[in-house]
Amino acid sequence: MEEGKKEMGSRLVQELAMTMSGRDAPTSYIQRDPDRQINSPLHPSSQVPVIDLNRLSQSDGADESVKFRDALQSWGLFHAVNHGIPSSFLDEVLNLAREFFHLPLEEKQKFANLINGKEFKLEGYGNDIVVRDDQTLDWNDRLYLLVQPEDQRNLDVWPTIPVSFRDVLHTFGRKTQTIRTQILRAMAKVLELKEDRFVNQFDEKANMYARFNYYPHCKRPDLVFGLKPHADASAMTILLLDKEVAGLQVRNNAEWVDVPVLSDSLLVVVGDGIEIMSNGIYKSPIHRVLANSEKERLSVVMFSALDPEKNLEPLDELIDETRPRMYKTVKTKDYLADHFKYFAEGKRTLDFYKI
Ligand SMILES: O=C(O)CCC(=O)C(=O)O
Ligand SMILES: [Fe+2]
Repeated sequence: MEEGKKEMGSRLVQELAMTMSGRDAPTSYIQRDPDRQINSPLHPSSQVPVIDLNRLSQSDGADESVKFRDALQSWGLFHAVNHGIPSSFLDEVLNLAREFFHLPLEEKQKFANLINGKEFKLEGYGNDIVVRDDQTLDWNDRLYLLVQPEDQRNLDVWPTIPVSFRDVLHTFGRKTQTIRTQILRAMAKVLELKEDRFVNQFDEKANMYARFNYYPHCKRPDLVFGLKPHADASAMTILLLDKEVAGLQVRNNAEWVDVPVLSDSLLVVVGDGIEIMSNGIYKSPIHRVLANSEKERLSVVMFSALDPEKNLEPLDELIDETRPRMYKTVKTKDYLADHFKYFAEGKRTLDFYKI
């Protein structure tokens, strides 16, 4: 099996799922973590917080601000409700993503993340970028696209079928940007910073990537991960999750807690960038996705990062004697490049930047 690894990396999980015999998963996908435990506690000590964004922005929304701050500090993620995006639009985004992944392979491969069928590039359709021979792969295929800055889009890898895909992704990018701004303002406010202190870090060159994840069913969910444990290297991530199939789990107080399906909500996740800028006050959580033995699952993930040339570092106002600086300064693009390497090795990028 060993010699087949590189090749496996360029095979699509969707195909593997159809041909898998039922007894075993391909070796490159088998997770070797000896402490691997895939069940979450039946009665977790606490549950994923839900924040009403409309209440948060109101002048009498003090209770919501307390919940919001606690969610960011002790969980690093929350379900956002009353975010202003109509549910019919969110359904359209998920439906288009599903339609894309259900297209025949030859159609999808027109947008492949491979050059000449071999060399990996960042954007496009495919599965894990293979950087090491002994890398453990994730049970998912994805389409990864730069959405902002709009003038830097690589339209050659933006699907043309379904026909409304590009327009809808464009609109979804703008709408998630609005929500991002609202959340960044609230993040600054609860830390008593100038309201635009975080927002201003995201200039017109800030990057937003969309990652459409498709997790085919897997007959041996006990052997693989849909997505192995990781934290996001973005500054902030906004996710639209499958409406029916759960699978995402977050590490909280040494427990793996299920992130339940919650209709019409968006999941907001603190990325390493915000953890660094907030000097560790807001937490970038470790999370993972379990495979499902019967059902496919989808998610549409919008990663926001700073301008690749901009430095990522703790804000001066959040450093003092009681809270010394916790992270080194790093250029955003260097952090992201490191993340691709460390993710493949199952390591946490942020650990390399702690002081
Ligand atoms: O599919 C999900 O629920 C989570 C996806 C995720 O964590 C990621 O793409 O970074
Ligand atoms: Fe993630």
